[in-house]
Amino acid sequence: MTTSLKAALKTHFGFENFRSKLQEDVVKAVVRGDRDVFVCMPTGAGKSLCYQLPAVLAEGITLVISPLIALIQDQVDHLKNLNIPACSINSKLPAGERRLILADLGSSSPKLKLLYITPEMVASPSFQPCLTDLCTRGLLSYLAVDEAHCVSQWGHDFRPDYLKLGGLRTRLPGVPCLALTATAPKNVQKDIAQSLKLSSPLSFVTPVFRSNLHYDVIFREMLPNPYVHLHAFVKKSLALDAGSNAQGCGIVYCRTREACETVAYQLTKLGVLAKAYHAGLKAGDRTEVQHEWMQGKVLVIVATISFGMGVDKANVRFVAHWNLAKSLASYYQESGRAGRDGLPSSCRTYYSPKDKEQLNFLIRQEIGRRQEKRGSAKETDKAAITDFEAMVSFCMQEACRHATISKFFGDKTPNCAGACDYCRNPKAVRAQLEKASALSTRTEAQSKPSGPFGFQPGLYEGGRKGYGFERYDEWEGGGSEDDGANRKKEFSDLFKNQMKMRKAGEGPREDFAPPDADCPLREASSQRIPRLTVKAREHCLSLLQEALHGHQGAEEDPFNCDTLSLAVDLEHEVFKSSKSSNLYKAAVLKKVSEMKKTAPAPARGNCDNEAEAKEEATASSSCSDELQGFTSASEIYSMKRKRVGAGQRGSSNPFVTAKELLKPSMLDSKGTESGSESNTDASSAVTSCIRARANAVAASLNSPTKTGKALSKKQQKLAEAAKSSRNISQYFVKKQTMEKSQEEEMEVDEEELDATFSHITTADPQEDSKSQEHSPELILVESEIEEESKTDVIIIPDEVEEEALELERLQETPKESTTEPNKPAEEAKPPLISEMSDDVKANRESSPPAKRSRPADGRRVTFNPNVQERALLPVNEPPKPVTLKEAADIVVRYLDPFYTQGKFANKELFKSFARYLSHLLAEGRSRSKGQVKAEAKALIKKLFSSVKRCESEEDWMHLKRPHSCKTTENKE
Ligand SMILES: Nc1ncnc2c1ncn2[C@@H]1O[C@H](COP(=O)(O)OP(=O)(O)OP(=O)(O)O)[C@@H](O)[C@H]1O
Repeated sequence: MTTSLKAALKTHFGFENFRSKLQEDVVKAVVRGDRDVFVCMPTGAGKSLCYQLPAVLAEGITLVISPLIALIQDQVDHLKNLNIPACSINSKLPAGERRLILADLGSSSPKLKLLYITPEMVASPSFQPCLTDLCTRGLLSYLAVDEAHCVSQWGHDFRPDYLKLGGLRTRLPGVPCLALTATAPKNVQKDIAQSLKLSSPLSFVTPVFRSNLHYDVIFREMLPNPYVHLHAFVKKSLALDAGSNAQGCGIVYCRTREACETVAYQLTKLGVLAKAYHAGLKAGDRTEVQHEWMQGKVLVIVATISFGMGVDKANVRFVAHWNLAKSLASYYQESGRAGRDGLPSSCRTYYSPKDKEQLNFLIRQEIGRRQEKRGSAKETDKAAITDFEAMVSFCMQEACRHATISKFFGDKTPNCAGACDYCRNPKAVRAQLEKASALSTRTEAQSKPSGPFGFQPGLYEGGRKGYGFERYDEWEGGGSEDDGANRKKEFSDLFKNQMKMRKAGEGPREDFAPPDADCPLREASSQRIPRLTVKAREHCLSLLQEALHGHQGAEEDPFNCDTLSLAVDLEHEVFKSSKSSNLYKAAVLKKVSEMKKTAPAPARGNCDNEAEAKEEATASSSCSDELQGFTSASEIYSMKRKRVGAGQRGSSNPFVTAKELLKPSMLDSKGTESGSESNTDASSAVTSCIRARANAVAASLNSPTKTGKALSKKQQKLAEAAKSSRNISQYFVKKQTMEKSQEEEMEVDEEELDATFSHITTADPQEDSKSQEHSPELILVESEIEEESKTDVIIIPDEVEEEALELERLQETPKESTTEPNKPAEEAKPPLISEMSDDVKANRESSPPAKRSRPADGRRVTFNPNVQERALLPVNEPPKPVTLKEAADIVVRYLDPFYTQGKFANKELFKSFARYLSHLLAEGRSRSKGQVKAEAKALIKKLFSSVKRCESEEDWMHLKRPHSCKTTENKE
C-alpha cells in the first residue's frame, strides 16, 4: 500500500514523500475507509493532502465541505493545476457552469474527483436531489470536513451552518467521514466528533507546538514610534539589513481597514514596500495585492483577518499582529501562517491595553447580539470571552508563550528552547510588564475615552459582521437576497445598543462623590441608582436608625451599634430593591413610618427633652409631626439633596428639613446646647459618620455666621406664608354681585374670569401681568427649580410612570391611626366640642373632617389643619347649601398652602381653581359643604399630582409647609 500511495503522491502531487509519518498514516487510514477519521494537525502540516490523495485514488467523488468560497477557489485552482478534476458548486457559480457540473454528477461515471461545497450549500434544496442521487448510486467515496472546528460552538470560528453537517451525515450512510482542523482544544475535538456524528473515529492529533516559530509580545503604547519599531522588525525578519534580496515575505494583521492603510503607508514610507488588503478594497484590487505578495513583488501585506485562510505560501518569515487577535486559537492559526516551510520565522504581537478594551467590547457586543437574536444565553457564549482572555493572558503573562499555546490546546508543555521572548530573556519581559502596568495606572487616572472605549465601531471590520469576522463576508450566505435587510437590522440593533450604552454611561454618575472611609453603608460606592448620592443614603440611614431606636425603646442610645447595623441592613435592603432615587427615598420613609407605627409610646417627657434635642442634631423628627401620623409629601421629597434658601447654599450639610426652618426659635434657643452636644458626641466612643453628619447639621444650623441671615430671610418668607391671607374671599363678595347676571347668561367666559383673577393674583398692581401670576418670591423659587432640574433632576421616562405609581401607592396606603403615638391615648383624642373655645368651635363647624377622624387620609398632604380640624357637623342636621362665596372659601382653605398672600403658587393652580369656580357658576345650583369639600379634595388631589410631577422639593417645602401642623395642633 505504501508503495502505491507514494507512487500516487508522486504522480498526482509531485511529492517524493509524505511530509510526515503522520500525514502518511492519515492517508492510509482514509484509504482503508472502514472508520471515520479525525485529524488535528498544525497549520501547514499538509492536511489537505490527507483527503486529496485518497480522493484521487477512490472510484467515486469526494465531497469536501469548506467554510469559504475563496478558500475553496484556491484549492480547486491548485487541484486543477495538478490536473485533478475538482470543482465547486456555490452561489457565485455562473448558471452555465453549474449545469455542466450537475450534468457530470448525474452521469453514470462522473469525471469529477473532488466536489467542494460550503456548509450553506449542503442545506440548499436545489443541491439535495443531486447529493441523494450520488449517495444512492454509491458514487460518494468520502465526506471531508475541512476547518472542522467551525462546527463547535466552543470553537473560535463557530459557523451555525456547520451544524447542518450532522444531518448530512445521516443522509449519507456508509460514507466515511474525515474531519480536519488545526485548532481544536479538547472540548472542541469532542464537540466535533459529536456534531459530525463521527462513529468511533481514528484520531490523529499532533501537538500544536511548532519549534520553528519564535513568539514575542511588544507593548505598542510604550514605543516612542511604533511604526519605526515595526519597520525594524520587518527588516530583521526579512533579512533586509544585509542589503541582500529579501528572504521571503511577511503579513501584518490589523483589525481595521484604516489601520491597514496607515501601517502599509508607514512601512512603505520607511522603505519596505507594503500594501493594504481588506474588504473595503475592490475585489480586483484585493486579488492584485494578493497576487503581488504571492509573487514576492510586495514584501509585506498589511491585512485584516479576511486574508490568509487558504493562502498557501511557504516562505512567510513573519506574522505581526498590530492589533490583538480575538482569541488564542485564532492567533495560533493566524500566526501559524508563518514558517510553513519549516524554516525559522517570527510571530509578534504589538499589544495595547486600549486595543484590548475595544476588542473586549466588540466580543461582548457580538455575544449580546447573538443572545438577543436567539432570545437566550448559552453556556458556549462564554467560550468567546474565555478564548479572548486566554489571548490577553498570552500577552500579559510572565511565561513561555509556546507553553501557553500548548496548554490552551490541551498539550503537554513543549520544549521551547528559546523560541519565545520569555524563554530567551525573562527579565526583559518582566521589565516590560512592570513598565506597562505603571503606565496604565497613570493613563487610567488621567483620561476617560469618550463613548464606549473611545472608538468608532463603524471603522472596524466587525462593524458589519460582528467582531472582526470580515472573512465571512465571503460566506455562501454573504450574498443572499435578504442580506441588505439583515444588515439594516444589524445596523439598527447596533445603533440602538450604542445609544443605550451612551445613555447609560452619561449623566450625573460622573459627579458621584465617593463615600468616606468610615461610611457604614453597604455597597456604599455603588452608583446603581442614578442620582442617589452617598449623602442621601447616609441621611436615610440615620432616619432608619432613629426609627429603629424609637422602635426598640427610647432608653437606648439612638446611635448604638446594634441599631446602626440593623439600620445598615434595612437601608441596604431598600437600596437593592429600589430602581430610582425617588423610589428609594419613598421606600425608606415607608419603612420609617411603619416602624414608628409599631413603636412603643415613649414617655412624653423623654420625647420633649432628650429626643427633641436629638431631633435638632439629626435634622430628623423624633417628636415631630411625623410621629403624629403625618408624613407630609414635603418630607418625602425632603430626602433629596436640597437647597433651602440662598443662605443655605453654602451649607456643608445639604439635609435640612422644612421642619427645621419652621422652628427657628427652637434652634436658636438650643443652638448652643446642640452645638456643645455635638462636641461631646464627637468625642464619645460611639462614633459614626451619621452622627458626625447629624452634628454637622446642628452646627450649621446653629452657626450664626452661616445661617443667621439666610434663615431669617427664609423664615420671614415662611412666616409670611403662614399668615396666609385669605383676602380672596373679598373677591367673592364682589364676585357674588356679578353672580346673578352670569347665572342668567348661564355661560361663563373663562378668559374673562382668568383676567379678573390675574389681577387679584398679582401682588404688585404695577407688575406686568405677563410676567406670570407669581410673586417675586415664587419666581425666585422657580428659577431655583429650573437650576436644580438642570443639574439633579434627570428622570428616565419609564421610571417616571413607575415612580408616580409607587408614590401614589405610598400616599394611598392606609397609614397609622392618626392618634399621636407618643401621646397617651386619651391625650391624643380630639377634644370635646364643649371643651373648645368658641373660635375653635366656629372653625370646626366649617372645616373638613379632622385628620384624626380620617385615618386613611392621615398621612396625605399636610394642609392647613384649621381647615382639616373643622367639620364636626351635627349628625342629624340636613346639609345646608353653601353660597358661592362659602364654596370658594372652602376651596381656598383647601388650597391654603398653595395660596398665600392673595397669590397662587403657580399658573396651573390658578387655572384649575378658576376652572372650578367657573364650573360652579355655570352649574348654577347650590350644593352642600360636603360636596364642595369633596370636589375641593379632588381638585387638590389633581393639583397635588401635577405639582408632584413638575415641581421641585423646594417648591414643595415652600408651598406645602407654610403652617406647621404640629404647631397649630399644639396650639389647639
Ligand atoms: N508530502 C508533502 N511534501 C511536500 N509538501 C507537501 C506535502 N504535503 C503537503 N505539502 C505542502 O504543504 C503545504 C501545506 O499544506 P496544506 O495547505 O495542506 O496544509 P494544512 O495543514 O492544510 O494547513 P492549513 O491548516 O493552514 O490549511 C502546501 O503547500 C502543500 O502543497
